[in-house]
Amino acid sequence: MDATSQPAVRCQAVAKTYDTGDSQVPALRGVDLEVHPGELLMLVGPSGCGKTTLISIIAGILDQDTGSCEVFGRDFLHMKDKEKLDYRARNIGFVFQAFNLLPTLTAAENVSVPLIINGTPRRQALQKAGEMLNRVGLGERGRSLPAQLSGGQQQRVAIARALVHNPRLVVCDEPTSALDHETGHKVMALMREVAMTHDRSLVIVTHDARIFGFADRIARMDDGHIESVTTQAPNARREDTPHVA
Ligand SMILES: Nc1ncnc2c1ncn2[C@@H]1O[C@H](COP(=O)(O)OP(=O)(O)OP(=O)(O)O)[C@@H](O)[C@H]1O
Repeated sequence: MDATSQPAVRCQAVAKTYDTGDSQVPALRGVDLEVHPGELLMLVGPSGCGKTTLISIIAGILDQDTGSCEVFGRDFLHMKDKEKLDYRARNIGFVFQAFNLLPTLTAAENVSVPLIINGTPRRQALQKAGEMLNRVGLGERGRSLPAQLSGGQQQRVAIARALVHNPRLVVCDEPTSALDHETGHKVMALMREVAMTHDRSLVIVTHDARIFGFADRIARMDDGHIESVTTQAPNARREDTPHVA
């Protein structure tokens, strides 16, 4: 298989059980899923069905117990810590459900972190961070600390941070949960535009039916499995996507 036909993500029989000490909580019971280059896949399903666990494994934040999960042909399970950090920093942008902004850094400094990890000089990183904040409508708030921003603004900072280093794969946990309808649509349009050029891919966990129209495919999960994957017809897709300059 050549690089262009290789899936961005390929999960095969991925299983994960949490050990809480008193009990074993099965979260994933054998997940098979592929994400193609250039597609936006949404992952939906009831609370507790395993969505966050699955995307954490895809993003290399959590190890699966069994099965394989390859991102651009590589499984994090077989990498040493340093290699894993480098691979993740170069290839993946992640938006956490709880945003996970560093509280003592300004918005611009938070957004610059992936660039600095990848070796971009600080000044240049801050300039790019400022440009990305502009694109999510927060150009004026670069010097604010997270605590000085609303929940929706913090979420947009987290999205800017996930996109700033132009990763090949962007993985997002509920990226529009704190945003109003219009801002949510603008942010989704930006994510499509930024993350999907040159065969980039997005995986988005969401309960937000208002953004389903942005998906190429929707994978429905239940009880640790993928129940179904549906492809959205192009004419049903993004019909309410606002124009983004
Ligand atoms: N750190 C953990 N320790 C123990 N159990 C956990 C842990 N994280 C998740 N679980 C359990 O694993 C299962 C899957 O959780 P997960 O967070 O992946 O689901 P989810 O579909 O993302 O839920 P939600 O939509 O509510 O965010 C649930 O039963 C959850 O209680």
